[in-house]
Amino acid sequence: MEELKKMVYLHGAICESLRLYPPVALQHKAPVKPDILPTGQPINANTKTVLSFYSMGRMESIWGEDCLEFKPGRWISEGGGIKHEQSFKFTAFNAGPKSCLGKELSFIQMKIAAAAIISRFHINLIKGHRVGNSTSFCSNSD
Ligand code: HEM
Repeated sequence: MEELKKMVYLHGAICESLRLYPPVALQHKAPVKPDILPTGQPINANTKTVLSFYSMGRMESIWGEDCLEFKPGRWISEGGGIKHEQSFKFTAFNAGPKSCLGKELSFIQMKIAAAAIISRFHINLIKGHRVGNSTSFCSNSD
């Protein structure tokens, strides 16, 4: 566990992967009674609001001009430690009372899996191979 905490760059690489390719790409919520959204927009009971975590992870207004670039360094503080972003900005695990209960555990699992693979195999990119995701709403050609 202590070793995992020192893997700052790997932490950044995982956060970048989750920012650009969130496993839960879309989410929806509906109020049980009429409510008002933070924008001031009234919303009726049982009206679904769709949240696109996929889009939010790629918005220039949220992540800056380099929002489409894979940059693990954006998660590293000036002092070389992990830079934490608030969950309403980094939404892969959602935010607020219904956010993911397994967030911390999932980081431990992902770091263990990555460390086990990286320490045992030499990994090379196949030239020209495009890495993409495949979900219900976007294709591999992304
Ligand atoms: C990369 C890995 C993971 C991602 C991206 C992820 C993402 C999410 C998201 C977006 C939600 C919110 C769903 C909603 O708004 O209704 C959620 C909920 C939840 N997650 Fe995860 N999750 C991950 C791993 C895990 C793991 C490993 C566990 C358990 C060990 C876990 C347990 C839960 C539970 C229990 C909830 C429901 C929380 C509630 O409804 O109050 N997740 N997760």
